[in-house]
Amino acid sequence: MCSTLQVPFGLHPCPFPCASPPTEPATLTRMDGLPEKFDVIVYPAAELRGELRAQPSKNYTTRYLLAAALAQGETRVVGAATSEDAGAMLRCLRDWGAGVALVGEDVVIRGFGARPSAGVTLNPGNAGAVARFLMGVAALTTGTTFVTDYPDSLGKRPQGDLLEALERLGARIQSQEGRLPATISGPVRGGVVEVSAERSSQYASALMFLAPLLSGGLDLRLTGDIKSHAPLRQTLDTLAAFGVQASAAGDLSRITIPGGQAYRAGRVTVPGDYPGSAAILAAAATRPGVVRLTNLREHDLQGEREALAVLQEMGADLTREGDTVTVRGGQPLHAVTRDGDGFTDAVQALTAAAALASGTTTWENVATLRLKECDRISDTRRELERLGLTVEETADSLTVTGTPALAGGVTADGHGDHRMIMLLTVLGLNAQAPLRITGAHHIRKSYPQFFRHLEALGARFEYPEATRA
Ligand SMILES: O=C(O)C1=C[C@@H](OP(=O)(O)O)[C@@H](O)[C@H](O)C1
Ligand SMILES: C=C(OP(=O)(O)O)C(=O)O
Repeated sequence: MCSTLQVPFGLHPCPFPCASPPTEPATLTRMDGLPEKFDVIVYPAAELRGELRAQPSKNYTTRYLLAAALAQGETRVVGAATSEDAGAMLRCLRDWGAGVALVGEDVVIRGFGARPSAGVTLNPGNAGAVARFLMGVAALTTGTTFVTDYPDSLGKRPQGDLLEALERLGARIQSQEGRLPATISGPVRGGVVEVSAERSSQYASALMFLAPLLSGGLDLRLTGDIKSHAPLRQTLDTLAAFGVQASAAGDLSRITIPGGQAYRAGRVTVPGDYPGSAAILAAAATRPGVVRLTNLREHDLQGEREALAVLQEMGADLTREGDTVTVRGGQPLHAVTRDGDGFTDAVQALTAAAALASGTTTWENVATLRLKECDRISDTRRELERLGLTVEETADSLTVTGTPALAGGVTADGHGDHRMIMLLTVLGLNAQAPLRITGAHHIRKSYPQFFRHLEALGARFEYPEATRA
């Protein structure tokens, strides 16, 4: 059985201990057939045409895998993402003692319940949500250390708000001034605790995953100007899918999760991914042709679903029939002004559409974009200016004036950020001369098939050796 299953994450493939497990590859096995590290040269696309199935959701995959590990017994996560972030979660859960088996496109997890192993060092790669969710759960252990092999990206992202909340609950913490590496030791008590939700919703989500396994539960008070409501609702949705009771105020300022509960093992199916699909839809809207994207649930809690409405407001011919979205591209687009916090992971994709629209688009209330894989406000301004666009930024907004003719013919910096790479790729497809993007392999963080999907629609790329790590 071991030899017949695919091992996309370099993990043990067979459902639970084999007599002689195969040697694990140290690195992620790539399924996109592309070099380990590459730049991409994006050629102008005359049109984009065809049908794609939206890839599995990153945010639901990470949540379902974690909840499955926190259950006792076996859970089948149907159609899990194969991105680096999904792989990072699987690796960490396995290192904490979960059984992990890849069966076709599904992952079968044998959970450790409330008892992840103590004294383990976890490396969540560059995955913010994975790191934070696991840091919350680490309070169940007598010591877990978190490191990252992305010191310039995840290593710079702030963890202090979560670490301070855990400390208030009784955890002992060592960190580099609120950044990784960090060691977290429980036990913690339950009860009322404040956590800031101003910089990231992931801190509160982390405590939500921990809460049901504490005898006293948690009464979370979310402080500050709460950002990214949608992922918090996805966490509530996940808890419900695993039989965990929780209640929340309408504005999410208070979330109460009784203690002494158990996650219920079972079977969950990962829906399609809106943030990644937003980039495909932006590409489709800006080029002639007809693109159909299936597997996009109409009633879904991913905030980036709103990207469809934003593209429509910009003038895109975009229609939905059930789970299938059709874009008839090449319509003239015009600028909008929107609060971007509700669709934070689609702002980059929509910025590509804005750069090609008439007028000046502003995304307001997007300060959290500065705290992602790169500074998605200043770094985006720099890259767009390099392409000849007029861009302005404030502490919490990004303003882009569109151009009818993008010259291209330059090398842009992908900043090691998958969403920046998506943005630049959409621009490259629309430029007059090819555009090179450095470090394009970082697309694998959330959307390993991104270039292959666009190729299936008629786009053309070259993948020279990377000039950026
Ligand atoms: O909870 C999650 O899975 C996520 C929450 C969001 O982050 P913030 O809450 O930091 O905005 C989002 O940007 C990230 O990609 C995934
Ligand atoms: C910011 C992102 O992810 P994370 O915070 O999980 O690293 C993202 O997917 O755009």
